[in-house]
Amino acid sequence: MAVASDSFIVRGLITGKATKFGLKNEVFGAKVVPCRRNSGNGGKVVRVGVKAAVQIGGLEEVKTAKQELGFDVVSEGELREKGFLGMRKTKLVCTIGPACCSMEDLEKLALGGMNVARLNMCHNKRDWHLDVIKKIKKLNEEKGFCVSVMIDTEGSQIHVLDHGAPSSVKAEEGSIWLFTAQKLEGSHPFTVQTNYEGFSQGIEVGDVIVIDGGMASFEVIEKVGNDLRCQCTDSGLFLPRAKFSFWRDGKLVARNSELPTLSKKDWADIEFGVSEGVDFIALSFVNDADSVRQLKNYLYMRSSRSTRVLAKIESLESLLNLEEIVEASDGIMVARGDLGVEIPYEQIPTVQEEITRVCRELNKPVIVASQLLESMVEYPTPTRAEVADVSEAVRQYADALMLSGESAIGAYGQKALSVLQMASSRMELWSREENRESILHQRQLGVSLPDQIAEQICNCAVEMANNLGVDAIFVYTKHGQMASLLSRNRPYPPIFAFTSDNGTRMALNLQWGVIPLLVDLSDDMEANISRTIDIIKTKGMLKAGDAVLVVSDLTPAHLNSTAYQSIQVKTVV
Ligand SMILES: Nc1ncnc2c1ncn2[C@@H]1O[C@H](COP(=O)(O)OP(=O)(O)OP(=O)(O)O)[C@@H](O)[C@H]1O
Ligand SMILES: CC(=O)C(=O)O
Ligand SMILES: [K+]
Ligand SMILES: [Mg+2]
Repeated sequence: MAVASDSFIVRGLITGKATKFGLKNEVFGAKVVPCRRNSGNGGKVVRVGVKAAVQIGGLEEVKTAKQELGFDVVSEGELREKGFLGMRKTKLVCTIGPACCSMEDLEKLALGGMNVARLNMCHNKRDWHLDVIKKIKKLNEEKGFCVSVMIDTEGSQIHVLDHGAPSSVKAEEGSIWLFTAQKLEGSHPFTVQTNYEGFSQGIEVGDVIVIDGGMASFEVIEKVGNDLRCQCTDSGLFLPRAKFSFWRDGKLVARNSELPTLSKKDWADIEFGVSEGVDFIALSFVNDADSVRQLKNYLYMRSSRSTRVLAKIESLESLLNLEEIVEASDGIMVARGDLGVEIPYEQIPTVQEEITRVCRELNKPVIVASQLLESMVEYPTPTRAEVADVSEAVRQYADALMLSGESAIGAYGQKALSVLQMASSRMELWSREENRESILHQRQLGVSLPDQIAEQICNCAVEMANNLGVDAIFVYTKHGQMASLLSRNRPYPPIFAFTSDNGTRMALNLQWGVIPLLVDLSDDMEANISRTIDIIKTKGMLKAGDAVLVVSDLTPAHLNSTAYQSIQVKTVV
């Protein structure tokens, strides 16, 4: 069915405060109009309303004004301390491990700005993970935090099971080692047992085995049945679970497609995660979009649609299928650790930039992960190079940054988190100033998504918000789509996303610049808007003179399943 109306409702007065902001007709006149017919809204009738600068004097006393918003303590504190513009936009993910799994440590990380806690299912037993999940839920419920939980599957990858020593072991140049898939009893020096039966298939004499992306290298000098006899050509360390990659004539011999992305253990871990209500499942070693779709279908059948699926880009295959994987997923992790095993590490910076660009274009949140502050596993200060790397990811507008060993096993996890927090706030401020003239301007994003009306509304809303210098953007959303489209434009003011769906709230936690708030929403959008503004005002966080740009995207029952999307600018008096 065609879109019923291209008309726009432009209501209200452009007066007072609005003119001060330079609100002129062309701000929305020229930019909002190009709304197309047949624009892929699934045949629904869509009404688009653009309302301008309605002054709201003496907000109606609403009975529910005292009702608490689902405002988390950290965002609330940050807003009070730093004001709207000072709120951090880049989200922070911390890997939980033995160094930070006590209630006290988790609380300190939550206070330090952890938005998402990651549990790597490669380690520990399920009981341990369950204990951490329960602690986080308890902190959220009892202390008012809003920390989402992510499980990260083990996935399949060729790695060391045993290298003949209890911990790490040094391989000296010229030494001869046997690589085998046999499970040997007892201690066998110079023998590396691997996890994958077929690890040597297709490998030839003269091929090179690289350990952990360059920790050590070996040349295959003989094939003995399924085993490989190798000589160390570049001395280095074997860590427990060290990973292999195979190279021939300077090119990777791709092996990942032979291994299943989702093993039996991964399915069992996923089942565990779903029954414990985790918010994200990060899928390791995704090679193509099929495994992502398979998991999403499973979650759908399991009525667990609020669990979001993140695909980890950490293999050559995943880079070759990047766009379809991004499209199929709810978000992406640039898993630079394993990616650096699979591709030459000098390619990591450009690949990271490309992945973040594709994610932004296709409107999926992206996490930059691994070795951001690696030296802080041992030392209390980061290297300057690490700070530069973190800042570059922020400058690329990644949605989130992730700590791995720094928080999981490091001696200075909280400090590492505060380094991320400070470095990202600093770089956000700097890029905001620099980008006022706009290099990464939203207009370059163009029209690329199926729901073009929503996309255009959000592009225009952000342009208006930036031009007008409003203090905050409020968005009312059920599934988070509008909030996400606003975030995609990386606006200067923070985006307060009001939703009545807790799954949406926890998922939005990963999105750049979005502060998700849980609140009961009624069919009456005007009432929702005045009520939420009023509550925030009552809490003393909005004051007279503040301006809010309001975007709504809900389907009120009286419109009979037609979407109603609108932009309004409200000035608090
Ligand atoms: N739950 C845990 N228990 C023990 N050690 C952990 C745990 N989680 C992480 N670690 C340690 O912290 C280090 C970094 O953690 P992380 O989980 O990010 O590893 P990774 O190898 O980068 O991830 P992946 O296995 O997904 O590629 C690991 O090498 C591991 O030693
Ligand atoms: C995070 C992760 O899996 C990696 O960097 O390999
Ligand atoms: K993992
Ligand atoms: Mg990995």
